[in-house]
Amino acid sequence: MAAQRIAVIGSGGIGGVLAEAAHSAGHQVTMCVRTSFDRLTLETPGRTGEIPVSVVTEPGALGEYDWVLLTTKVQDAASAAGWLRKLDDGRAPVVVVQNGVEHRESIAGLGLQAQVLPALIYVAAERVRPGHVVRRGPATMQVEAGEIGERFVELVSTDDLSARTTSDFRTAAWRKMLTNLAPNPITALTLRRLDVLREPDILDLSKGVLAEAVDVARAEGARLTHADAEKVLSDYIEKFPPTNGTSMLYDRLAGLPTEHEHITGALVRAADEHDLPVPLNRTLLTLMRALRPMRMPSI
Ligand SMILES: NC(=O)C1=CN([C@@H]2O[C@H](COP(=O)(O)OP(=O)(O)OC[C@H]3O[C@@H](n4cnc5c(N)ncnc54)[C@H](OP(=O)(O)O)[C@@H]3O)[C@@H](O)[C@H]2O)C=CC1
Ligand SMILES: CC(C)(CO)C(=O)C(=O)O
Repeated sequence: MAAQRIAVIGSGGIGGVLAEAAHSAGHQVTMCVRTSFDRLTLETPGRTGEIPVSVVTEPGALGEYDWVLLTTKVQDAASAAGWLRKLDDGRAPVVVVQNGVEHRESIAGLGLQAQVLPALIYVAAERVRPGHVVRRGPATMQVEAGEIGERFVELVSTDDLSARTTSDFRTAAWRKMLTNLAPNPITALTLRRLDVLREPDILDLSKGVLAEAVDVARAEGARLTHADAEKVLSDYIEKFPPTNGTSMLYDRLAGLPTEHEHITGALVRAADEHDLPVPLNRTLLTLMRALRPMRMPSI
C-alpha cells in the first residue's frame, strides 16, 4: 500500500500503539493532542524507541489526511469535535478505536459526513506520561467487515499488530465487553493489576459479573454463551501476565475519570431495557460512580 497520511486523535496508550504500527507500516502519522509533548516514545518488552510523528495542538494546523483514527476514551469523543469536523472532508474514514458498544453512537451527534469504521483492540498499553507509552505485548484488532475494514487491516498490520475484519461486529464488541466488565472495574477498585483475578473470591465474583453480562449480550443480539465467559476468565488466568493492568486501572492511578459509564453503565442500561437482573454489575457501577479522581501512588 502506498504511504498514507494518518491523523490520530488522542495520544494515550492506544494512540501510541497505533502511531507505532502505522509508522512501521510506512505511513505518515500526525498526532492531534490535547496535552502537548515533544517526542513520542514507545517502550516495549524488546526495545524502547522514538516514533517520528508530527504533533499538532490546534485543528487549524491540520492538513489533508487519508485516515482519521479516534482513540480518546468514549466519554471524551464528543470533546474531539473540533478535530473531527476539521478532518471531515467526506473522504477520509474515521476509525473509532474504543472499548464498549457505542462506536458509532459516541460521535453520531457530530453530524460528520465521513464513513465510520468501528474497531476493537486487544493490547496492554499504558501512557505513563505525555508522549511516553508502554506496550506490554503485541496487539490484535478486529474491525467491521467491508471495503474500508479490508483497507484498514492492510494499513496497520505489522509484526506487532495483527488486524482482521469480522462480519459479526456486534458479537465481537460484546465479547470484548466480557473482557472488560469484570477486570476493568475490579482492578480499578482494588488498585491491583490482573493478579487480583487469581484470588478465589474475586474469580467467583468475576464469574457472576460475566454470567449476568452474557444474558444481556444475547438479548442485544450477540452470539455468546456462558462457555465464552468462562473462556474469557480462564484466558486471563492462564494467558495474560498478572502484571498487566487495564485501561480503567491506569486512569484510576493517574487520577483521571474512568470509562465505567460506557462499559458497566452500558451493560446496566441494556439490562434495564430487557428487564434482566444484573445486581453484581449494578453494584460495581455504584462503587465506580462513588470514586473521586485523585492521583494514586504507582503500583
Ligand atoms: N490502554 C489499553 O491497554 C486499552 C485501551 N482500550 C480502549 O481504547 C480507548 C483509548 O484508551 P487509552 O488509549 O488507554 O486512553 P488514554 O486515556 O491513555 O488516552 C486517551 C487520549 O485521548 C486524549 N484526548 C481526550 N480528549 C481529547 C481531545 N478532545 N482532543 C485530543 N485528545 C484528547 C487524551 O489526552 P490527554 O493526553 O490530554 O489526557 C489522551 O491522550 C478506550 O476506549 C479504552 O477503553 C482498549 C484496549 C486496551
Ligand atoms: C482487555 C483489556 C484489559 C486489554 O485489551 C482492555 O481492553 C483494557 O485494558 O481496557
